[in-house]
Amino acid sequence: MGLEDDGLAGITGDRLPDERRIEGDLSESIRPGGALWALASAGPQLRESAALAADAGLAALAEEGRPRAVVVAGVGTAARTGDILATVAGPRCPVPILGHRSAGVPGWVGAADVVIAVSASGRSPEALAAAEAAARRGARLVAIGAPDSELQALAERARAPFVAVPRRAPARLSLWALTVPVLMAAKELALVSLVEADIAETARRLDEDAERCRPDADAYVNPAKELAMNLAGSIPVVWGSSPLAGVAARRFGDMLAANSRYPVVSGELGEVGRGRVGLLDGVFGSLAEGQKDIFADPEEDEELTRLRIVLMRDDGLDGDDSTPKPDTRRADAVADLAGRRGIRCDVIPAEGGCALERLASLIAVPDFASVYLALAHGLDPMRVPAVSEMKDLTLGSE
Ligand SMILES: O=P(O)(O)OC[C@H]1O[C@](O)(CO)[C@@H](O)[C@@H]1O
Repeated sequence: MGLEDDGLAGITGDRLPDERRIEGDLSESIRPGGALWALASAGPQLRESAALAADAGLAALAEEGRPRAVVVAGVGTAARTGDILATVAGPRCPVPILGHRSAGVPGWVGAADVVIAVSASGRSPEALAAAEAAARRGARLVAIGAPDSELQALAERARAPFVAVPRRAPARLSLWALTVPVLMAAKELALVSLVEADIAETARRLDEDAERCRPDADAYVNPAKELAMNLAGSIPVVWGSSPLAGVAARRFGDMLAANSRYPVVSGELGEVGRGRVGLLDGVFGSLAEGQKDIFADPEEDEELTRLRIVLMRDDGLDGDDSTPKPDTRRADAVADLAGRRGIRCDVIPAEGGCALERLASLIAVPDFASVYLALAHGLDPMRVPAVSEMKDLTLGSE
C-alpha cells in the first residue's frame, strides 16, 4: 500500500482527550478482533499457548544438554519475549540469555547454542534470517509464530520444533501467546522453573485484571481508565523499580507509543537514577510545575505539558532466594523526588507468587490503559499508519 492510500489520510483523532469517549459505545473495540477484545483474551492466550507448546516436541531441545547461550531473535513484541525470559530466568541463570533484534544471529553463535526465533506473523525478516543462520551454523533452533508461515516452513526444513501460535490480533496484543512457548522452551533446557500452577495463577490474574478493566466499568472502579485519564495530555515517564518491573515499564512504553501515540520515557530505576532522573528538574518537570503559583494565568497553566510518572514497584517476593531482593529505597526515593517537585506519580505494585505472575500484574492494567488513552483521543488503536508507512518505505531494505 502506498503513502497516498495509507498516509495522513489514515490518521483521525483529537489532540484533546475526552473521557466521554471511553464511557460511551466501545463496540468497535470489544468485537472479536478489536483491541479490548484481544487484551481481554490474555488469560486464554496464555493457557492455549501452554497447551500448544506442550505438544510441539520441545523436549528434543534438551537432548544435547545445557546450551552455552540462548539467543531470542525477533523484533518488536517478539523481542520483548526475550526480555521476559531473561527476567523470569533471573540473575542466577547459569547461561546467558540474549535478545537479538536485528537480522541473523551474533557472530559467535554456533553448535553449542540455542536460538529461539519468534515472529507473530512468521514473516519478519529478522526472525527468518535468525532461524536460517541458526540452522546453517548447527545451533539448536526452536521457532514460534503463525501457522503455515515462512517461519514454519523454515523450521520444518531445519527439522526444528515449531510452536504454531494462532494469529488473532497484532503482535503487540498477542504478548502472552508468544511469551509462553519461549518460557516453555527454556524450561526444557532447565533454565527456568515454571510449574503448571505458575501458568494457571498467571492466567487467573490476567482474567481478573481483564474483568476489572472491562469497558462497561466506569473510571472510578476501572484502574485502566483511571490510569489512562491520569496520563492524558502528559508525557508519561514509566520507571520500574527492579529488572522485572523494568521489563514491564518498557512494555508500557511500547503500548503507549503504538496504541496511544504518546512519547514515553521508560526504563529501570537502577540505571535511571544515575542520569535520566534529571529530567524531573526540566521544562516538563519542576519548571512546568513551578508555574503553579497564585499569579500564574490559569489558562496558560492548563496548557503546559507536564511529566506524569508511573512507578512500577516491585518489592520482591518473600522467601524467594533465587533473585536478590530489589532495593526498595530507589522506589521510595523517586516518589519522594516527584513529590518535592509537585510531579504527579501513579504507583503500580507487583503482586503474585512467581515472577511470571508478578510481571503480568504490572502489564495487564497498563496494556488496557494504553488502549483507553487512544480511544479517549478518538484514535484507532488497531491502525498505526506510521508503522505501515515505515514498512512500505523500507521494503526490501533488509
Ligand atoms: O512478530 P512479527 O510478526 O515478526 O512482527 C514484529 C513487529 O513488527 C510489527 O508488526 C511492526 O512492524 C510489530 O507490531 C511487531 O511487534
